[in-house]
Amino acid sequence: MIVKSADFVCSNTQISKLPPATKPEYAFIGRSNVGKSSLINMLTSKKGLAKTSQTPGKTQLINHFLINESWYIVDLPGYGYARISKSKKEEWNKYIRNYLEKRENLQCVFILIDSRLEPQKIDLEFCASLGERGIPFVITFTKADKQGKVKTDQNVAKFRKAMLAFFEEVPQHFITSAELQTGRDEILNFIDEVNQKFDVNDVSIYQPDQD
Ligand SMILES: Nc1nc2c(ncn2[C@@H]2O[C@H](COP(=O)(O)OP(=O)(O)OP(=O)(O)O)[C@@H](O)[C@H]2O)c(=O)[nH]1
Ligand SMILES: [Mg+2]
Repeated sequence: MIVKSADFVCSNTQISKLPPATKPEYAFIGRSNVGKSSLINMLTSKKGLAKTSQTPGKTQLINHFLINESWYIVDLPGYGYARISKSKKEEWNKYIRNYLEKRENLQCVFILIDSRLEPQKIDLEFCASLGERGIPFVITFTKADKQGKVKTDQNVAKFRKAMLAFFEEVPQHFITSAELQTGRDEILNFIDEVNQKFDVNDVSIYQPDQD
């Protein structure tokens, strides 16, 4: 797929104010600082589209970007960031959970995992929680340029093995680097394929009951 346009649409904390659920949508989530916003900029070839930072906790809202005027990318705040207050954390968790469970046009969640790390409990639990809710997701390993291929492959294998505790079949994965554009074509092709199957008539437009 060629990305011809990528435009910021809106930032929200309320599901009732999201754009109409009439186009396929893909959400990017993962621990703070894992590289969600950088990956979105890499996929769209638009530096600065999603705001990035060396300091964790940069993205704090549900951010919608419209790609090729036909599908949405959503940049979400990171989970597991220690330096925010408990009440703020609960507030974030609530609306992110609400969004993931109720967004009817959400086709797939990209769960981002830092390829430099051994499997982390918080990531495995997050994958399991989406699995339990029947929310489709794929795994995306980030920052692959930060170490050699052997180390990346080892960590990927370890994560997939750890997932077998929760899943009979481990979901599809991508290995990426925002620096080197690794994984760009694979992810865009995947999205393109899923987009082809999207039928707006299958989406019963979400009627907000509460935020
Ligand atoms: N070397 C390298 N650095 C990366 C890569 N992806 C992200 N980074 C760096 O990691 C830091 C965090 O990136 P962000 O894209 O802001 O991370 P995020 O997951 O959106 O963070 P929050 O919004 O705070 O949750 C930045 O300093 C990026 O430059 C990558 O593929 N390679
Ligand atoms: Mg971010």
